[in-house]
Amino acid sequence: MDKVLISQLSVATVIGIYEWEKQIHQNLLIDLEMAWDNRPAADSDDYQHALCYETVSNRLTALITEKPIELIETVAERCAKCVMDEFNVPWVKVRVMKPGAVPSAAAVGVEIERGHL
Ligand SMILES: Nc1nc2c(c(=O)[nH]1)N=C([C@H](O)[C@@H](O)CO)CN2
Repeated sequence: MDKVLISQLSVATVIGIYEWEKQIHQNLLIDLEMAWDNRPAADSDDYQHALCYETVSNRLTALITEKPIELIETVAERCAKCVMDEFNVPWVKVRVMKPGAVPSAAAVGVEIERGHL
């Protein structure tokens, strides 16, 4: 299975369940693995056939920052739905990490897989 990858997409946004968290921006780090047949793009060397990681990154950043969110689970689910619905990705793995949320941990996070191969 071919994939297009995005690693540690950094998104500053209003995220969290506590009142103080709703007053600040915090950084999320997002990893995506998106199933995609890369052969048509490689064979033709034509961007039209590629799943553009830049376009996906910009779209997900806009989606996540458009309004406050409480749970990182919600972020992961919205990212997965977006890449499947808007970019025709048949399967996606999304990991959302929240560095600094637990001071004694480097980061905490969630990971989901959606769709079928
Ligand atoms: N499973 C989750 N647990 C927690 C979340 C979350 O989004 N998913 N969020 C918080 C708080 O917002 C926390 O990050 C504040 O430090 C607590 N647990």
